[in-house]
Amino acid sequence: MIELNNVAYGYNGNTLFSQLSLALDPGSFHFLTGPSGAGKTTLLRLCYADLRAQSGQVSLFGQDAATLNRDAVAIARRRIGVVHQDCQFLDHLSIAENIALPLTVSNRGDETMDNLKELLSWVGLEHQANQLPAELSGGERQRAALARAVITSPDVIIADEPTGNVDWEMSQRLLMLLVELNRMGKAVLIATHDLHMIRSLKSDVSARVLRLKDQQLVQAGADL
Ligand SMILES: Nc1ncnc2c1ncn2[C@@H]1O[C@H](COP(=O)(O)OP(=O)(O)OP(=O)(O)O)[C@@H](O)[C@H]1O
Repeated sequence: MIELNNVAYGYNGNTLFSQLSLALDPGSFHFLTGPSGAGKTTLLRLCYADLRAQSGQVSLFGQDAATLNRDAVAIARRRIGVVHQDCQFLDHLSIAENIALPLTVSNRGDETMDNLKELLSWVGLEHQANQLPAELSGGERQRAALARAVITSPDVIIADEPTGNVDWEMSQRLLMLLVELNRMGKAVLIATHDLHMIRSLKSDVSARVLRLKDQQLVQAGADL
């Protein structure tokens, strides 16, 4: 569904990686690890066409991302649920409205109520639905960001440190939501530093663990 072939990217002349390839196929589950600053967020942004590859090719659902105009990218992005590291909510909308926004903007508002109730309960935010983002804790905002990313039942879910601010029990609960979606055939890509969390999931899902380091993307070893 999303494929990177020999992709290079860097900032201000500093190469972060080159010749990087990755395929997010239906039903695949990938963890992306690596030191801070290695380029994990950058790699995720390339996957959802928030950045354009400086060389190589990114393909979104069979189309070369470099040839897509803004509207076509927006259409492709509707099939991708993204959990940003900094959550990115609209401050003047309630948490429930923020979570439902991807449905509202794709004219699927009629699906909202059922999905919303179920998701709010899954992420434990039933009682915060009408609060503004600024009134929530960091962990609560992160839970809401995950709910917003999956409310449209997207084909691909890309999450940047989705459990960084939540306690262990809640992080397991959020991850099980992603495992369930993966079992339904969704491709999941999670960037995380949390090796403990990766280990905990290994028996529930057949995941590839990739490590980005020294400009290379390699399969993580048994030392994980
Ligand atoms: N817009 C930008 N302009 C210039 N440099 C940038 C920009 N975005 C990221 N960088 C740099 O690129 C490098 C990789 O950043 P990135 O956020 O992709 O790393 P990361 O592996 O996700 O880090 P972390 O684990 O700390 O979140 C960092 O050195 C960062 O400072």
